[in-house]
Amino acid sequence: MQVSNSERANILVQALPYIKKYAGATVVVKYGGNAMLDDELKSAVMSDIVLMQLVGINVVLVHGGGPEINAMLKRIGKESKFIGGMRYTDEETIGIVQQVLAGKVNKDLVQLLEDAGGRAIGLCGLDGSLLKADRLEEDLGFVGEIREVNVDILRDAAQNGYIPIVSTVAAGYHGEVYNINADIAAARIAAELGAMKLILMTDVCGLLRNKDDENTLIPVVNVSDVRRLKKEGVINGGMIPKIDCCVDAVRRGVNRAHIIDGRIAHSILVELFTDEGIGTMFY
Ligand SMILES: Nc1ncnc2c1ncn2[C@@H]1O[C@H](COP(=O)(O)OP(=O)(O)O)[C@@H](O)[C@H]1O
Ligand SMILES: CC(=O)N[C@@H](CCC(=O)OP(=O)(O)O)C(=O)O
Repeated sequence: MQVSNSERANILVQALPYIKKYAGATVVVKYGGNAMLDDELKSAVMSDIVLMQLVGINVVLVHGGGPEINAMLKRIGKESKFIGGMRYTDEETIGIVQQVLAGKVNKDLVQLLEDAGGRAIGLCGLDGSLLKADRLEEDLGFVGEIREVNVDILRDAAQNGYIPIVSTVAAGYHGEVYNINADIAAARIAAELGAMKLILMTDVCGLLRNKDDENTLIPVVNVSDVRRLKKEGVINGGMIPKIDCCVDAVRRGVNRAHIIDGRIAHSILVELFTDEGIGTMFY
């Protein structure tokens, strides 16, 4: 596709009011799913994050890694079990989750962001007690419910020019470690930081009325309509925690929450800096 000079200029001009609007604001990006398995897409996401920082946005990157955990469990001959989009996490599994998320995935992303010209610091919920959790009421083994978020660490990092990259294992109150769904953790962190936006990147184009038909994208959702959508059976699997936490974030004061397609290169930039946006927006 050929783009003329005036079209190019238009795109930049269109971005200007957004650049002004977001300067100094906090945006929490959750990165996960298949978009994190493709190297080219990974680099595109990293350069978007660097660009966000350069225009004065305080970015916090929260990452998932479900597919990587599944792969490691498979390697040791253990099957992954999900209930309502959450991993049943026994004692052996929480060890693997910590290794994979806080070890491999987190540090790989730190290195990638550094290589893209950003300054990154990798943290998990145990570092500086960033995330404190209790066992979730519904018994899913070592799956936790966040009780406290120590946002000072994130603010200090941002103030010193670092982009925090957060993996979502949390500290219990009695020495135990909990597995937290990364969407849920991102939403809580966004709320506690008073973020302007929460962006969840995933492997579909957004919330679909029919999950097998990408032509049925629901572009805008009022959070008070979610209960009805759930009743209609529109939302299932990994979409359940995603939607719940968009609602939760908005109810806790985050202006907008978005589910966007991580399979499209630079979808974050399209969401942030164009009038049309992309994916599903919750308000
Ligand atoms: N109504 C829906 N619209 C979009 N996706 C849906 C819907 N219902 C279920 N899903 C499923 O949810 C998945 C996204 O959740 P998940 O796999 O947990 O993503 P991630 O790994 O990015 O957190 C989609 O790939 C899709 O299969
Ligand atoms: C409790 C729970 O389900 N935790 C998730 C944490 C990682 C995650 O959320 O990764 P994605 O965003 O890539 O799915 C898990 O164990 O898979």
